[in-house]
Amino acid sequence: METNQTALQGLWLPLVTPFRDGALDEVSLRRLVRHFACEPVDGLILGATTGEGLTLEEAEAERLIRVTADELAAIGRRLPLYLGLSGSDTRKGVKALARTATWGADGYLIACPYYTRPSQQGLVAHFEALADSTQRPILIYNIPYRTGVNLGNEAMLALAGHANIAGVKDCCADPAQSFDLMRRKPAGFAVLTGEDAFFYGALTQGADGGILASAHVETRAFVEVRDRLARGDQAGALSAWHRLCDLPRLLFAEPSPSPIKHWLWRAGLIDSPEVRLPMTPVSDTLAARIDQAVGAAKAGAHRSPTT
Ligand SMILES: O=C(O)C1=N[C@H](C(=O)O)C[C@H](O)C1
Repeated sequence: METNQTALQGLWLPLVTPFRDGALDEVSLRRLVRHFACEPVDGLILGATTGEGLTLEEAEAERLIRVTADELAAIGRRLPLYLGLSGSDTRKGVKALARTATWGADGYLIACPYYTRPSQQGLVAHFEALADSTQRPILIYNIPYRTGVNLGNEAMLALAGHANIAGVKDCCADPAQSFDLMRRKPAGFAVLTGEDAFFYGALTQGADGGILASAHVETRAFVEVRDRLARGDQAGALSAWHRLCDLPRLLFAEPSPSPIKHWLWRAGLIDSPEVRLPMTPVSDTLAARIDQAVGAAKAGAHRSPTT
């Protein structure tokens, strides 16, 4: 087995899954993919939290990957595509990896098993079994406030030694744990933050990038923060971040991805803001705030640089 793949880095987008009248909306999906293929993103994650992966039928998830890959190929853009796969049964996870192997995903984003709260030893054995069963890289998704279990740094660093474990999407919600991991992570093991509001702070502490739902909006501004920091322009990065940091608050004011879908709908990128239950549409109050922000963004885009 080869050792760790090329390290993941940069800005990854956990793409929303457009729905219309209860079904996967392939027209909107193709439009979204064409739009983001022209943006400086480093990879796409399909069927993750933002992509409402837990509500997708297997045939829909396959279609999601295939249509996205097809659209990217049609416009000649090569972008890594990861598929969100989660569950709490190791054996079922191994079978899901086998069933999805030919779909065209370049790797997987896999959350810690939720609800059952296994030990650290159990978590390590779970991810080792998954990683042993696939040729593709796995990005661990550590998000204790959703799964009910925290993969600690000792267990994480043990898993980092596995050739197929490429990194972590870090949402551990404990800055001390995140910073300690960023300090100790081995070469080739990526730490990508999944906390939109923490993007600037994570990069300054050594994160390799972020997987940020908010980057559906103002994609280039998120990239600017990272590029400025990479060039050593800390003051410029901080002022770019200060212009941006209210956006995640707006887009996470109600359960995600409803606010993001509402924004993308109003911006004309998807044909419906539909989400699947148990997610519900945004409230009228938040819809009005988003509509106003979309209007302001459009007005800003149309203004000439001198006005
Ligand atoms: O889609 C994801 O994966 C993301 N998950 C985070 C979450 O679970 O809250 C947020 C992040 O912006 C994207």
